Amino acid sequence: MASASSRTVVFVTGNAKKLEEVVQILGDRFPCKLVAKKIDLLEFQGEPDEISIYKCREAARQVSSSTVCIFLFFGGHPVPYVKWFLEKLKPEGLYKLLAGFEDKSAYALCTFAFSTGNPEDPVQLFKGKTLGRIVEPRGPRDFGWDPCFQPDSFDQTYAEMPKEMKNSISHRYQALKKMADHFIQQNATEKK
Ligand SMILES: O=P(O)(O)OP(=O)(O)OP(=O)(O)OC[C@H]1O[C@@H](n2cnc3c(O)ncnc32)[C@H](O)[C@@H]1O
Ligand SMILES: [Mg+2]
Repeated sequence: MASASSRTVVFVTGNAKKLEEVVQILGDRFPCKLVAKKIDLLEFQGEPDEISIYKCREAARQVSSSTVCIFLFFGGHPVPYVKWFLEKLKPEGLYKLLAGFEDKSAYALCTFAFSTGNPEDPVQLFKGKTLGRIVEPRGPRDFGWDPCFQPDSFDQTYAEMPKEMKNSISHRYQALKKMADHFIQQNATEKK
């Protein structure tokens, strides 16, 4: 098997904003070559871990290479369809959906699912979670539900924050840190 530093990992996403954040967060910290690829994978119902593993296996089958897929779940329950809710309802609609609920607490969850490309190997999951609440949308509209997610202990929504601030506390940052640490450690072990 190639050493981690010479390995190419395919990052499966069709979302340019996710990719932008991943590149900003990782900087030169990630010891593998990351190549982005857009694959339209069907959405499955289930718990976040199940969905991540299933979609990662499917993506790995299609690209037949080491694969990282990321998926995001939103709110107290996994919402694999949040993308379509957002397209139809916009951030305002997402906020209004919760109008009848006093409790507006939510969390943003990012899961990176990694497959070595060998169907016999288990899919590894690296997860990051940021607690917060759903607020009336504030800030720029260029990335999904950022305008209506306000992380706990902050008075700005993700959208209002400078990008570096979101990238230093976000669900994506926390998941990526775990994934990068894993590969760095693996690299160090292989070098011994
Ligand atoms: O190809 P993939 O990676 O699946 O990209 P996608 O755009 O389809 O993304 P998801 O399936 O994860 O759908 C989640 C929705 O949440 C949005 N989203 C994901 N990460 C976000 C973040 O950090 N802040 C705001 N919105 C986000 C994204 O734009 C989608 O509308
Ligand atoms: Mg998607």
